[in-house]
Amino acid sequence: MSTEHQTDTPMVEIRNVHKRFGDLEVLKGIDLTVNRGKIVSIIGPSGSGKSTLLRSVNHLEVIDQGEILLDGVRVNRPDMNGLIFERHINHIRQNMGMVFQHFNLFPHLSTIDNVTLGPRKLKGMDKHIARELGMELLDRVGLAEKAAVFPNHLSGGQKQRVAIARALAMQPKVMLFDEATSALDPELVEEVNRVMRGLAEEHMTMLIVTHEMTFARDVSDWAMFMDEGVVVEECTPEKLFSNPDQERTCHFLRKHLGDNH
Ligand SMILES: Nc1ncnc2c1ncn2[C@@H]1O[C@H](COP(=O)(O)OP(=O)(O)OP(=O)(O)O)[C@@H](O)[C@H]1O
Repeated sequence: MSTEHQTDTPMVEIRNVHKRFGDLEVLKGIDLTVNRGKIVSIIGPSGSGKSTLLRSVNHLEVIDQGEILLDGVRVNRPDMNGLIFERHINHIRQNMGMVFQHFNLFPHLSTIDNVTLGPRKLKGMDKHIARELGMELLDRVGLAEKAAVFPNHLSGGQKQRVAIARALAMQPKVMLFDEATSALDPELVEEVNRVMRGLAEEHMTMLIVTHEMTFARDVSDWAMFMDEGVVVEECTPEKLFSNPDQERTCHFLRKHLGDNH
């Protein structure tokens, strides 16, 4: 790892993480550290375990072995159960904003209500303060004028920007993006990437799973290439994209660089 990467404080630490689905071992001992304010991209072929890893970070997948820490606090706690664990994981999740490929907005709620629901229900934020915060965030993603609109009247790119605003409304310590632009028409990708770039400029800590190689190269401080559940290579994106050490990485990048751009 680069010196700069190491000297920062870890925000997300993934240590020797294993995960299997039945006979299929999807994660075979993954280690990764995302330092505060850094952007790390996870790239790799389909089925290599990228989404499973990201989902494990906020315990949407339960890992079999290893540990994951958020800002020094252990996420997986096999020693806890029932209500105690539920409270623990809810607290952890409040500090992680997750953006999925398929938006997952509540169709029966307006844009502003989608954004303010979390702070109101989970953090007990006053309705007016939540609305103020929600409007500020909608403005930040360029959608203030859509506050009263329902999700089915928004384009895919707009829905994804609302999803980002909704995640930010919890004022998370880290944002997790799982192929946030994969479901979008090509002409809508840039508006979402622009919002993500804005977050990067504000030093939001981000862990990004993406198939967009150019975006990963441009926005990340660190890039990790995964294949078949193992980390093949991790380094600065400049190094990974210009001079990958591994044949598997080379082959993948040759195939994908230049795609969809
Ligand atoms: N809930 C599940 N049950 C069983 N198998 C699963 C489950 N989730 C994922 N898998 C399998 O685990 C492997 C890794 O899946 P994962 O979605 O993590 O890969 P990925 O690298 O994100 O792929 P893609 O780029 O296509 O999204 C795949 O073989 C997938 O079929």
